[in-house]
Amino acid sequence: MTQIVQRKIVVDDAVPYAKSIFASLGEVDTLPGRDIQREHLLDADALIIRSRTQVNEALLADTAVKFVGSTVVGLDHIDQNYLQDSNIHFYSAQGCNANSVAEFVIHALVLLAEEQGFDLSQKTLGIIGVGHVGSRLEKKAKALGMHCLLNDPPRARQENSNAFSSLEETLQADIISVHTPLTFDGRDKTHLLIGKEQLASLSSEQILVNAARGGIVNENELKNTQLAAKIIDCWENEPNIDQELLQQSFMATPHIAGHSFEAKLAGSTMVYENLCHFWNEKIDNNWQTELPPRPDPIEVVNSDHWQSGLLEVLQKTHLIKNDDAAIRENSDQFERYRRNYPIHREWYIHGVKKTKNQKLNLILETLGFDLLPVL
Ligand SMILES: NC(=O)C1=CN([C@@H]2O[C@H](COP(=O)(O)OP(=O)(O)OC[C@H]3O[C@@H](n4cnc5c(N)ncnc54)[C@H](O)[C@@H]3O)[C@@H](O)[C@H]2O)C=CC1
Ligand SMILES: O=C(O)C(=O)[C@H](O)COP(=O)(O)O
Repeated sequence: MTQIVQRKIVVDDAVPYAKSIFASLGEVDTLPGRDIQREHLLDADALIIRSRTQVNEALLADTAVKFVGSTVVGLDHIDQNYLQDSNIHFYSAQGCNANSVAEFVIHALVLLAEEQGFDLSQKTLGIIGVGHVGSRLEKKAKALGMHCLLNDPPRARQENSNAFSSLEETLQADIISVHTPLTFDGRDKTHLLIGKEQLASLSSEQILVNAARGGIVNENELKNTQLAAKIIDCWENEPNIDQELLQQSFMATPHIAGHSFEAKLAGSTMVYENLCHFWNEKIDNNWQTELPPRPDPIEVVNSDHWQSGLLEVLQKTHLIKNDDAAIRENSDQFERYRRNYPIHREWYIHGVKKTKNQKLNLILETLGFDLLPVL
C-alpha cells in the first residue's frame, strides 16, 4: 500500500485564491504575512509569501520547510544565502507585477499633467532601473510621445550598450522614476542612491516618482527638496510613513503600485507552477473558473484632446486618487487598505470603444487596451 504524502503549505492570506490554487497540493493554512512565525512552520513543507514576511534563519531553523515561494518581486525581505546554505528551494515570481507598476506610474503622471496643465509628450522621463518594470514603463511613456533617458549600470556593463545614460544625466529629466531593487552592498547598491547630492541637483520644476522601495531615496533630504511634484508609493519604515512627506506629495499611496488583480494572480500562479514542478505534481488550473468576468467596455465622453481623453479612460479603469485618499485622511489605514485592496484590472483586460480622435485611439491600443469598433 503506497503511503499518500499529505503535505502542508503555509500561505500569506494576501495571496489571492490561495486555498483554491494550492489545495491540489496539500493542506493549506493561511495567515497574515506579518503574523507568520516559526511555530506555524514546524511541520510545513512549503511557505508561500508576499513582501510582509521576513524569510531568514529565525523563521525557518529546524522547521520542515523545503520550499519557499515569493509571489512578489522584491527580494529585500529574503535571506537568500540562508536558504541556499540550508538547501531550501527558493522561487520568486520575478516580473509578475511589472505591468501593474508601469500602469500606475503612467496613470499618476497623466493625472498630474492634467491637473498642472502640461503635455506629457513634451516631457523627458528618466528611468532609473530598466528591468521588468522600467522597460515596460519606457514603452508606455514612448506611446505618449515622451523621450526617455535610461539609467541601469548593471545592464549597461553587461550589454556593453550606449543606450544608457549616467545617473547624473538621467536626473536632468523633467520626470524621474525609480525602479531598482533596494540593495545595501556591491558597486550598484541602491540604498540612498538618490541622496542629498542628487536631490540638490534637481530643480523645482522636476517631478520624482518612487514606486520601487523606500530607502532608495533619502526621505529626510527629499522633504527639504522643492519639486513640482512628488509621487510616492514606497516609503521608508512602512507602514509608519513620514507624515510631512505624505502631505508634501502630489500622490501618496500605500505601496499598491503592483497590486492589480492580474499582478497578484500572476504571482500566485507562477509560484504554484514552480511548486508543482518541485514536487513533480500535475498542474491543476480548475480554480480559474472562479475568476471575475471582464469589465464592461469603456466609452469615452470627451476625446477632443488625447491626454484628457486618456485620463478619462484610465480613471474608468481605476480611481487612483482613492489609493491616495485612503492614507491621506488616516495613515493608520496603510496596512488595512493594502490587505483589502479593491480589485482593479490591468488595461489589456479593458475594451474601449473607438473614439473620433485617431491619436488617442493609437495611444490606447499601444498601451494595451482592446480597441472596439463602434457598432
Ligand atoms: N511598488 C510596488 O508595488 C512594486 C515595487 N517593486 C520594486 O521595484 C523593483 C524593480 O522591479 P523589477 O523591474 O521587476 O525588477 P528587475 O530586477 O527586473 O529590474 C531592476 C533593474 O534595476 C537595475 N539596477 C540594479 N541596481 C541599479 C542601480 N544602482 N542603478 C540603476 N539600475 C540598477 C537592474 O540591473 C535591473 O535591470 C523591485 O526590486 C521592487 O523592489 C516591484 C514591483 C511592485
Ligand atoms: O513585488 C514587490 O516587490 C512589491 O512591492 C509588491 O507590490 C509587494 O506586495 P505586498 O506583499 O506588499 O502585497
